[in-house]
Amino acid sequence: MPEAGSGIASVGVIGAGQMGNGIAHVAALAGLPVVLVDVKPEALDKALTTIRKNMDRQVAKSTLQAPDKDAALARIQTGTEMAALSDCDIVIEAATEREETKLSIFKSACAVLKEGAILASNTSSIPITRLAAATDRPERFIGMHFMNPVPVMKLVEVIRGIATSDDTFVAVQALAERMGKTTAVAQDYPAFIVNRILVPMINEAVQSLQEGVGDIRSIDAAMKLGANHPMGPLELGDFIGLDTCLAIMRVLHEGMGDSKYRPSPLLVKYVEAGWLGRKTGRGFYDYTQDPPAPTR
Ligand SMILES: CC(=O)CC(=O)SCCNC(=O)CCNC(=O)[C@H](O)C(C)(C)COP(=O)(O)OP(=O)(O)OC[C@H]1O[C@@H](n2cnc3c(N)ncnc32)[C@H](O)[C@@H]1OP(=O)(O)O
Ligand SMILES: NC(=O)C1=CN([C@@H]2O[C@H](COP(=O)(O)OP(=O)(O)OC[C@H]3O[C@@H](n4cnc5c(N)ncnc54)[C@H](OP(=O)(O)O)[C@@H]3O)[C@@H](O)[C@H]2O)C=CC1
Repeated sequence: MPEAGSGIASVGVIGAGQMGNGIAHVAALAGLPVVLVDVKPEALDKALTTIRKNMDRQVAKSTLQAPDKDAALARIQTGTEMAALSDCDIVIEAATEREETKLSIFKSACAVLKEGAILASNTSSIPITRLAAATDRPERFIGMHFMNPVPVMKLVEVIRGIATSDDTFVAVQALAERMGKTTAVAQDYPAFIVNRILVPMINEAVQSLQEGVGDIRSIDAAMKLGANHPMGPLELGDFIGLDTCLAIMRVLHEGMGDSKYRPSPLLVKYVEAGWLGRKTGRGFYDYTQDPPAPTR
């Protein structure tokens, strides 16, 4: 079992999507061996291509030296079987924001993890205590919530479940710092801090679009130029993934029992259409065009 604050020497990541590849990227750059696992080999290939591209970008900007990039890439192994995670001191789950998916992953991961290994979830919204209770290690289970894009964003939210031990909490905070991040501690309420505040804003932007308060360009321009946000809320929803935004709104709606968190019907419609944002090439913008064009 890792000693408090010091002992994490290897990292596993489950889910090779946009968050999983970013977490593997920053862990490898922090000098840690990384095992990245996904059910689909093609997701792993895509993740490695993305990591290489993002590290090349850092080399081009002289924030990373080419030999350090090569060494970091060499520290990343991939696999499609959970057994590949059996030596990791911590495993960070970053699979799709669906509770059943995560619970089934934890079941198969716990069967192969070392007894003392920490299990962390990068969930955007699902209560950590509930996820932890479905594992064999609630005291070594924790929320470790990175922000997108992981190599750029400085924050990691750390969320303790009711049973999370002090050793686990200290070890995970130290790991986040080793990865170059600043932590904010959030209590275990639906969607924690960042998404409790951010995602209802995105939902409200979609509702404003549905009601015709503004069109896509106006809504995004208004918030970029009028509130100094780096991306407009619809552009940001596309960037996060509209499926993830909807999943977070549903957790908030159910968990808080308050109609103010009702997902916008237009958001539901986009997700039902499979228009999930950048990752599917179409959301509120069409990314097959350069520059991306509004879809309404
Ligand atoms: C949903 C959740 O659970 C929680 C969340 O993550 S919520 C989402 C949180 N994230 C945000 O709110 C992001 C808001 N957007 C931004 O901050 C910016 O638009 C952005 C950083 C993504 C891009 O910034 P930009 O100025 O438009 O682009 P650009 O100048 O090309 O890039 C800025 C830097 O980010 C890097 N970068 C941009 N996109 C990147 C990516 N996908 N991966 C890695 N690095 C990236 C660039 O290399 C550049 O690095 P330097 O500062 O070292 O030069
Ligand atoms: N997007 C964001 O801005 C942020 C997201 N998060 C959270 O991070 C997590 C991942 O999100 P994100 O990276 O955006 O999602 P993506 O959809 O980009 O990636 C999810 C990945 O998990 C894979 N996956 C699904 N089921 C399994 C499984 N059983 N075993 C292994 N891999 C599996 C998916 O494969 P397939 O494609 O085959 O389904 C996909 O490759 C979610 O919990 C999300 O809420 C946290 C912070 C920010």
